[in-house]
Amino acid sequence: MAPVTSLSDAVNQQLTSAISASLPETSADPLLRRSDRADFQANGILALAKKAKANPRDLATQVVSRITTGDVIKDVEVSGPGFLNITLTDKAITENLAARYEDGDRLGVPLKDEPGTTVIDYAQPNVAKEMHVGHLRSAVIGDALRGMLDFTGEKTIGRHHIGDWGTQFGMLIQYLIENPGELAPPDEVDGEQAMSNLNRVYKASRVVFDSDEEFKERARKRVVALQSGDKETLELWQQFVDESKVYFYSVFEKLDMEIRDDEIVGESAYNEGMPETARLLEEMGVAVRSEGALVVFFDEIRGKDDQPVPLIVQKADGGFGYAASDLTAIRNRVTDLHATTLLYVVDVRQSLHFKMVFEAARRAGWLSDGVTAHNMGYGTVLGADGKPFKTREGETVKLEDLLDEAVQRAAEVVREKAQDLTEDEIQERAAQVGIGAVKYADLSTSPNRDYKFDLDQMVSLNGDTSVYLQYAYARIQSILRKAGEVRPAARPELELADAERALGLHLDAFGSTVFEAAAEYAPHKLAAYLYQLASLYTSFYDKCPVLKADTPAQVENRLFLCDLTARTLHQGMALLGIRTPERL
Ligand SMILES: NC(=[NH2+])NCCC[C@H](N)C(=O)O
Repeated sequence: MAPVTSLSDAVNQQLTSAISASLPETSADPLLRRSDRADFQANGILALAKKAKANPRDLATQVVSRITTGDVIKDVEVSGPGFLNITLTDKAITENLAARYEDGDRLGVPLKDEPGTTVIDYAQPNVAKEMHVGHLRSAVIGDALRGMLDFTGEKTIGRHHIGDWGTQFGMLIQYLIENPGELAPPDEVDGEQAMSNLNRVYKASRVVFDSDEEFKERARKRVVALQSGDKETLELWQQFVDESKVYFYSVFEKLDMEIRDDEIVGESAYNEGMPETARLLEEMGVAVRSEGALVVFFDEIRGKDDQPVPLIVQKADGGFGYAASDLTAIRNRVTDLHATTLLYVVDVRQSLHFKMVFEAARRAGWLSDGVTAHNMGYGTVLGADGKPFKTREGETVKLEDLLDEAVQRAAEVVREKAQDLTEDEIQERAAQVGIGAVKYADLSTSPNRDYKFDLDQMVSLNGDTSVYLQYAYARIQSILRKAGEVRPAARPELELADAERALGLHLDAFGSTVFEAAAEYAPHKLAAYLYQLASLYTSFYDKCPVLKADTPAQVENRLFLCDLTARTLHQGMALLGIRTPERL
């Protein structure tokens, strides 16, 4: 099936050529917007007339005279000081939607002309540590961005830069050597057991480490053994990684998110390349020795208190850290993965780190003009009280507990709505509703803002929630079931009611919305679009009887509008990583 030219693009093209015919040598943006007065309004002529020192109403009249009305544009008129009001033919609207309807999951949306490769760094928890709400945001936002980018035709490669290296492993491994059997083999535990074992080992080893000087010394030596690649040490390190992965996977599964094993490429994966990174930076003079350490200085980048902060590539003791691993990862992602965009979905508190890493990489020539690097720093998750999300005891909230609670709340909503479901069905739907609610609450706020984790609000049926969207979808499915033998079919010969036009024109804007949201890394724009779609559907449904419409043709056409709305909701939600159950 062929991609569909959107109605707004078609109108835009006509206007643009009419404007350049009237005002040669101007490149014109007609500034086309949806409007309540007509289908579209073009506001661009005022500014153009001003530039050309022409009378805006005269110019507008000239432009209008050059527009062919008929198939697509029914009517165009000058209004106010020089605006254009444009009305489309009913036929053009319905035919456009029919073509989308024919195009399956793509809904007529074209692919990018020149797709690039985006390496997206997201969902990066740390080994032997509990995941927290910050990791939730990275996973949810990253997954949604990836869904949207893929849909535009961009090639995406995921990188889960998990924290799997550092001096704390000396302590952990040494403890395990002295207390063998404390960690069960990874293939014998589920996610919950894995994390509780890891927690226990972490706490116990910390206690010994803090109280026993000799153990501390043995742990320090163990770090050296790990760094020099000692076989036994590495095997135990691997056990910590594998045990943690069992836990990560269980959380990602709960989150209804697919994470590929070959895309879990943690900090340690770059160990081998780090000495080379340091050598190159020093050779090029990008990094210099300072008190034994290898550092990059920046005049233009300032930290807190406006003090310049250096980026430490190699510590004085020879050790490499977080920055060296990220710099080496950039080389890998650009050279080996051929990335044209490096996208990092990481807490805004690390934005200074990335600023410095990107600038150092630019100076080294690893980030050339053809490659963009961007940290989509997201804000903090707050509790209902507006303070950073903590338990009443002041501890970080366990991600799993939070997800479980969301699903439990969702079960209450589902149970209340549909009395005829079995307990299994309730649980299945509750998972889709509860997890969807958590994701949607996150995605519907602009990512750089903090947001409140408020379960009551998240699972509410009223307002801008995923449940509201899922409910709209399920209601449409129920109408389609009730229609029985009568199939949805586009009827371009029919006149459209206002609510039908409004819904239709919004459906036409799905593709441009996804492209914009993907290009701006703004999943909330897609969420807002979907919310508006559900609202427009609701007013259509209130005003236009579907199964009881006047004529059989109208019933078919309205069923068709219902079905296209459902498919668009389904696809849009899927891009955000949210399910749309057939019944609620
Ligand atoms: N390439 C990166 N540095 N990615 C972000 C890693 C996030 C880190 N593991 C954390 O939990 O804070």
